[in-house]
Amino acid sequence: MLIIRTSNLTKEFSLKKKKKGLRGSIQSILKPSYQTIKAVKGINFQVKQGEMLGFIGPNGSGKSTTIKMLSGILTPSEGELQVLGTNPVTQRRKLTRHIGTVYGQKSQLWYHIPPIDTFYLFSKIYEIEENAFKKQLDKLVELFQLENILNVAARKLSLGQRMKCEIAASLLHQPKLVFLDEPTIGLDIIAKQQIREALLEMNRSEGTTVMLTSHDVGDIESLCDRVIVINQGEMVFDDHIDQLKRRFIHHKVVEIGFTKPTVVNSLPPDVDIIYADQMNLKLKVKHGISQLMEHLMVQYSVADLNINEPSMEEVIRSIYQESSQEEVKNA
Ligand SMILES: Nc1ncnc2c1ncn2[C@@H]1O[C@H](COP(=O)(O)OP(=O)(O)OP(=O)(O)O)[C@@H](O)[C@H]1O
Repeated sequence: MLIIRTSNLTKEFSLKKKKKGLRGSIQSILKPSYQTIKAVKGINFQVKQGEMLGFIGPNGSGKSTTIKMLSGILTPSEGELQVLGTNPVTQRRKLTRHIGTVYGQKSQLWYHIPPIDTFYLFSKIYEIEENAFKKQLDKLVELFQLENILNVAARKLSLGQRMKCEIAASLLHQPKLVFLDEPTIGLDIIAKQQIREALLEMNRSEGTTVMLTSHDVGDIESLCDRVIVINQGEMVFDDHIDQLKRRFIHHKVVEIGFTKPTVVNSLPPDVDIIYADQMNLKLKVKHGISQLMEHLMVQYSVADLNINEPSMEEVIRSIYQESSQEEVKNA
């Protein structure tokens, strides 16, 4: 079953050009001129029920704008979209009952009251039947380990505690689809891990579909099978996470340990040194791994040799670097 379907989804923003100085400011008021920003440029994708989709890209690439269109907050400039069988623009109220949204930078908890009170308020807003609410609340309290913080005013919670409550709040009405925009930003590794495990469990037990944007590679690797990469408003990748490495990375990482202090002074072409000390060498190798191994074995006294795929972090860094170089070229 398809949960999200977009066709040529486009969003343009019109921004008032601001001229410099006092005269410029007055001119901008009297005779404003505008520039158009194409934040999302005709993207097409579909999401099936139960998928956990990573939606990634550099800053300003159009992730939040896309999510805001999918959740009915922004109206597309062009194109079509359907979320849970509804049109988010014209049927926003209906859609809201079945989606959850979390924006890492924006809180939906009432600042001065404890999360439990916010949860009860949400149960009224979403008109959740009392027994169903209590059952779901118990489940979420256990999953996100909220027992000790339910009655503490939101303003007194740590960032990690608050974020766990934010996500729990978004799941109270058992939404079929959850949009998570940077849910682990600024959290320590323990809080991140708890959130990831709880989300996986919600996906397993309730089939909740998740669309996640995150700059944290660990989130993407541990939660998502499929990844969409968006760059300057365009989709540049949509496939299984393993394919991401194949498509964007064209090298291997070779780590060598020596039996005695060694200075390496000659290496084949297409080999770059990532790290070197007297006992260890780490290399980035584009081609000719077997020639390199032969060269090292003959020339040096090698104790240990490992050939690794680059980390997902490196993959994403290389995609983002590529995009910022293009930006400079296009400027
Ligand atoms: N309300 C708005 N008015 C004008 N321009 C906007 C508006 N919202 C977003 N933009 C522009 O649209 C582009 C895409 O922004 P968006 O917030 O979707 O990016 P993002 O991928 O979510 O970035 P980040 O990772 O930094 O959150 C940017 O150039 C941004 O400046």
